Formats: sequence, C-alpha cells, structure tokens
Amino acid sequence: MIMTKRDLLITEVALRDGSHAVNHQFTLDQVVNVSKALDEANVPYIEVTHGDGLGGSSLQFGLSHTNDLELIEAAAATVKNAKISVLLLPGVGTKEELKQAAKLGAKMVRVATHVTEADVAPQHIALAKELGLETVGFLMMSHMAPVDKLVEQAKLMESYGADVVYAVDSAGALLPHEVKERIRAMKENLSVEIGFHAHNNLSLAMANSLAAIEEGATRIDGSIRCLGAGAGNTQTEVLVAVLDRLGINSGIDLYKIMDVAENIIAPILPKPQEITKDSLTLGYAGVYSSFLLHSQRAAERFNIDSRDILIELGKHKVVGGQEDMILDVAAELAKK
Ligand SMILES: C[C@H](O)CC(=O)C(=O)O
Ligand SMILES: [Mn+2]
Repeated sequence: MIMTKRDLLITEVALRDGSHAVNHQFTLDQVVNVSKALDEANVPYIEVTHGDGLGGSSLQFGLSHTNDLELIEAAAATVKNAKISVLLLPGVGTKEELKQAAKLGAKMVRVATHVTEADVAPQHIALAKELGLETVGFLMMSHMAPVDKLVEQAKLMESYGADVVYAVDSAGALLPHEVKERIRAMKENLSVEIGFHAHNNLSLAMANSLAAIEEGATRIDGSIRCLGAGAGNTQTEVLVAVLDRLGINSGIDLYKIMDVAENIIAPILPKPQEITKDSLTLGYAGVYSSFLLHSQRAAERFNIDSRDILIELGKHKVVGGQEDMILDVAAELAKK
C-alpha cells in the first residue's frame, strides 16, 4: 500500500458522472481498465455507479449496460490503493443496495440530495456510518439556494454524521464569486471537511474549483478528459497540473494521469467532451447537467430546438428526479 501525503483529495467521477455522457453504457472491461489505470496514477478515490447513483438504472434515468453492483465489485477487486466511492440518492437507491456495495468493496458513499432536501438523508448516512464507510453529504443544484439555506442544509448533513459535505454545482451555473461565498460560509459554520463538485458548462469548472480551494475546500471532484454530464467536470489531469503549479500536492502522478486521459479515456468517448450550444445552455439556464441527452432526444422527437427545452426547464426550476418533465415541456413547446 502506497502512503501518500496529500494536501487535498480528488475524487475521480468519470466512471459515475461520465455514465450520463455515455448513456449509462459502461462495460465491465472499461470500468476495470479505467479503474486500474487511475489507481496506478495514484488517484485516491474513484467513484463507480450509474450516473444517478445506486439503483439508477431505470426507464426514467436510463438503463445501464451492466449492473452497478457488478461494476463496483470489479473496480474494488482491481484497485490496490484507491478507494471506490459510490453515489446514493435516497429514494432512488435503497439501503439494501448500499449494504451490498459496502460488502463488494466500496469504501465511501456520497449521499446526494437536492440542496434544500438534506432531511431525506439521515437514515442513509446513519447506515453508511454503521457500515464503516466514509460518508459524504452531497448537496446538488447548489446554485438554486441562497447561501444561508445551503449552510443550514450542510449543517443538517453534518448533524446526521457526514464526514464531509459538498456543495455541488450540478448545472455548472455558479460563478466564481458565488462559489467563494458558499464555500466560505460552509467553512465558517461547519467543522467537517468541505468539498466542491463543478460542471464545466460555462467553462468555469477550473476557476470555480480553485475558488473553492482558496476558501478552504479540501475535497474536489474531477473527471478525466471531462468525462462527466454536460460539458463534464473539472478536468482531472489539468487540475493535477494546475495544483502542482500552485504548490498543492494532490499526490496524483501527472504524466500517468495525462496518459490515462489520452490513451484510455479518449478512445471510449462517444465524442470529445466540449462546450456545445446545449451544454452551454445548461449552465446559462441553470439546468441539471444530466438532462442534456434526455433533452436532445426530446428535441429530436418533437422537432424543436433543444436550447428552448433547456431554457424552459430552467424557468420551471426543474430538479433531478423530474426527468419526465422534459418530455412534458417539449410537448408543450411543440404545440406553440
Ligand atoms: C445524480 C447527479 O448526477 C449527481 C451529480 O453529479 C450532480 O448533481 O452534479
Ligand atoms: Mn455531477
């Protein structure tokens, strides 16, 4: 076991957030190869789950190619040093699935709720602690709540027993000064570690992650080659290089992580991850990044502009779990 002293902990989310970008079609071989390579690059945490977390494989969110639990088991059996993380949305994943994931080798769980709904998490956090898992409260769509509300909800997560609480910019809508305000207030009011998860829809994932670090966040999510929902997350290999320039040790081997991006991730991308007109609209309108492919499919079906759907979803303040609204909104727009 390699013991690395790290100034900050990066969780690599391509094998979970990136599941949205590949329509949940990761194969067992891909998960094993990517986990092995990330582990060899000394990435501390690798998240492996359906994009919408344990139990996410469904008609509502999209069916997985391979069952979550099989992927988690294979990844856990592959890595030597990295810890496998899983995502759990109470109401989507069950406590039974969390027990199974822990049995199969997961070491961390991120219990994710909408930013104003932390109160659905206590049972899942308590179970995670009982199972001996490192436990993270993951407050999604953080741009939708004012700072004091986010802090209130973060404190609830802490009071339930979370070891770390994240502000999650699911829509990639936050601007750097808004990230700073949020992380600063969380740092001032909580005793646990603070994390930040960005999406690059407005090309701000790196700037926002650095803003979070400046305010004291010590957990940052990255997705290698930007393999995440929408335009992806903070690009891991770039983050490692930038942190190195700042004198912040992530413990990740820069050349190795660059090689994983180039030689292993790039070939499995359905298309290069870039800021397209649709992913830009996600950030601009404040829409959940995982709605991208659903909205594009609806646009095609109703022969309308996908940006109009996304703008309308933003106006409706639609949140995760309301994927069915995408078709409703598209059908309404098509009538006009
Ligand atoms: C279920 C979501 O995809 C979780 C996430 O990564 C986000 O909200 O962003
Ligand atoms: Mn995300």
